[in-house]
Amino acid sequence: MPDTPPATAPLIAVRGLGFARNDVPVFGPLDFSVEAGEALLVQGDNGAGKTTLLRVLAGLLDGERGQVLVSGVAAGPAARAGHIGYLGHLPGLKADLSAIENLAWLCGLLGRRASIGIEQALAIVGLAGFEDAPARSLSAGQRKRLSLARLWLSPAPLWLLDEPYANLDLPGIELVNRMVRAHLDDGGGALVTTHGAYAAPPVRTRLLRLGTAGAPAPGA
Ligand SMILES: Nc1ncnc2c1ncn2[C@@H]1O[C@H](COP(=O)(O)OP(=O)(O)OP(=O)(O)O)[C@@H](O)[C@H]1O
Repeated sequence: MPDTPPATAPLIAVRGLGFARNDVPVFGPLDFSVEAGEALLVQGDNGAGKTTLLRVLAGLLDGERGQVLVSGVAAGPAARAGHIGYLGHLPGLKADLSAIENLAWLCGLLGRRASIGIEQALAIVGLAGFEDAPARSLSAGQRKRLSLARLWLSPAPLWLLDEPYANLDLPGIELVNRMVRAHLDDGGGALVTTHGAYAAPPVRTRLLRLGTAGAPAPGA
């Protein structure tokens, strides 16, 4: 019988997912899923493994244990790349390229939604007028906004957002919240790391708490 995923399969589900460095566990084993239309808040103290978890899911770190299913189908790191839009600490921009050139380059690499243009995305994140500015000349918050434009252009249904509010002013925080809400309304999902010090996006959320060294926190 063909291995047909159920129509309601979560965007991503992990079973016994773990990661270790030099045999020292960083997190896991973890079991969780993210449905279309919801966000999973990944909380934990400094060093708990939040960034590592997102980087493993994004396929940026080798050596994961356990199973990752994308829309009900087991998917290794390479197979899930096109399904995931990743917003990390490092913006992944080329310093000498302009804002527009960076987005064109990233869209060429990672694909783009047909319904939106690059200049439109720049305007949405508040960077109209900075189209030709080299990334190196942008402030940390403006670079974050440029990365948000890239995310907005991404066709990927699952967003992995590592401390998306960092470096942003209040309008930037509201921009992230609007983007996440629109993405979820459109059938997407998101994992969002936070220390709990920032407001969470005002969307349907579930909580995953990571303890120190990745162990589940007491009472989680
Ligand atoms: N490149 C690396 N090489 C070795 N160890 C690392 C590396 N990156 C992170 N670690 C270690 O892995 C553990 C988890 O780090 P991680 O960055 O995932 O935590 P975090 O929960 O995102 O922390 P923070 O809230 O400070 O951003 C920490 O003990 C950290 O020291």
